[in-house]
Amino acid sequence: MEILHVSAECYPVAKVGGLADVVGALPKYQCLAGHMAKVVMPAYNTRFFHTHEFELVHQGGTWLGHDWYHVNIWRETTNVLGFDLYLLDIPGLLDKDGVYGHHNDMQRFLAFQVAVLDWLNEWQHQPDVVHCHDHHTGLVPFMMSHSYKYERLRNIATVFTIHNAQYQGQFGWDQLYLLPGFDLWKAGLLGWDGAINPMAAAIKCAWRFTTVSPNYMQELFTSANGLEALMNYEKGKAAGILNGIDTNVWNPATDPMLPAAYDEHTFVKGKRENKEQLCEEFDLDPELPLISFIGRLVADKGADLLPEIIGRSIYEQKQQLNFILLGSGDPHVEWSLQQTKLYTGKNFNLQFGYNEALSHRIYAGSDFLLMPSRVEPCGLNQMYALRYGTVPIVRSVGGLKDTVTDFGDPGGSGIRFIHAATWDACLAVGRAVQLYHDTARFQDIREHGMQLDNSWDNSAAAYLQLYSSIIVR
Ligand SMILES: Nc1ncnc2c1ncn2[C@@H]1O[C@H](COP(=O)(O)OP(=O)(O)O[C@H]2O[C@H](CO)[C@@H](O)[C@H](O)[C@H]2O)[C@@H](O)[C@H]1O
Repeated sequence: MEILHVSAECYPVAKVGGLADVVGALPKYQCLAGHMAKVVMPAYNTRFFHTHEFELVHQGGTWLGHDWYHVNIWRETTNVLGFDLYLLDIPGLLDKDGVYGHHNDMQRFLAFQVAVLDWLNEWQHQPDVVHCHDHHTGLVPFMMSHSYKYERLRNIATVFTIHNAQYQGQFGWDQLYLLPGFDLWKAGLLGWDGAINPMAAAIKCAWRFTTVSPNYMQELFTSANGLEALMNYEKGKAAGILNGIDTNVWNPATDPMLPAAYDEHTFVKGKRENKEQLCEEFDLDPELPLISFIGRLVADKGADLLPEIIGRSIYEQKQQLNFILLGSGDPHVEWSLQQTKLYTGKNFNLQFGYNEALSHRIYAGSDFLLMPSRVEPCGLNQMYALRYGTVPIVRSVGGLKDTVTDFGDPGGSGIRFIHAATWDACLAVGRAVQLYHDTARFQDIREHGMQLDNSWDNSAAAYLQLYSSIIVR
């Protein structure tokens, strides 16, 4: 089977969050299973683009409304990622620093999608499946089915994966003229709630759509940021497939970013060494239990609760507990965390910003990882934590419910709490501190977590099965 993944992010080329991790790993495992998976993404101005070898495989141009843009497509020549990577360059539009946050993001990602299809339209061999990820690529299934100029692409199966339904990419109907021509009576397929909504359009037009965990799919039928009715209407095309993690990248025994390597036989000593170095770096006492948070500082991740959870837990545990935080996002949350640091001095330290290497050191050096998410479509951090012998403390929501069982239950690997509220998170932190002091049990649970199989093998097979059920032979 030949699969073309279309995405705005892919690790290690450009990463903002978990979308990149998935698109950097799933195609690799599909190739290992004997299929041909490729990724096409925008050529941002990234280090990866400048430090790897590329050949120009396509030159052309694309119309976006009345504007004409040159398009170059570059293929990475060394297969360093384990699959064919294509970077689509639109000078002046896509070749910017940073993935999102530009004033013309809507035009940038629309031009990207149109240019991908113009290119695909010229392939002699067509792929069996075009797999689109999140709203930045959500108009692809509509255009493949209904734009006059992509008539050739009608029989290629389309799959759309919802990584996060909170972000839908809506824009006004006044921008409709930017899309390549189609029968106007079909315009309703693009819309939802008074606007063009790329995520809704993808749910309507893709041959199948998936979420990144089964439990999140169930949640979306009742709570989908306005798309609930549509989700229920299109239920027949839905599948929840749990993400995996790239166990080659995320392996404490071989991770080059760690000061000390370890595996499930040597984790007590190995984690101890990592913790000591991390605590030295963050000026914390390594004898105390260490709880960390890594992620985007936004309400969906429960980041606004963190200042109170951290302050109150340190008080309740009589300062016998440390926290480390790595992340960036909402300036109010950042400000409040800084205020928290002022009065929790020796028990809490933080670093704002994005730092991949530090995130690995934190997964390895922490005892627990806290995720008080309000919404969590899958969550990768808890699976990285488990793999690194760090016990996840998670709110029972979305994919966290599918991947973490409470240690009070048989086969438990973490700590779960129910409410996205400070008091409940603090109770969970209290249980974590107790567990930390029950050394034998703590070790058993960490060892068990490290042995869990969250690799991509099962999930990659589930996607392949889904493709097989729809492709036209
Ligand atoms: N400041 C920082 N420095 C370094 N690394 C950082 C960082 N902030 C975050 N990260 C890293 O970014 C990734 C975040 O993964 P999540 O699963 O939490 O992603 P996110 O919510 O972005 O993605 C969405 O898509 C993914 C993939 O489908 C779903 O798992 C998830 O639930 C959904 O919200 C992890 O690799 C984490 O280590």
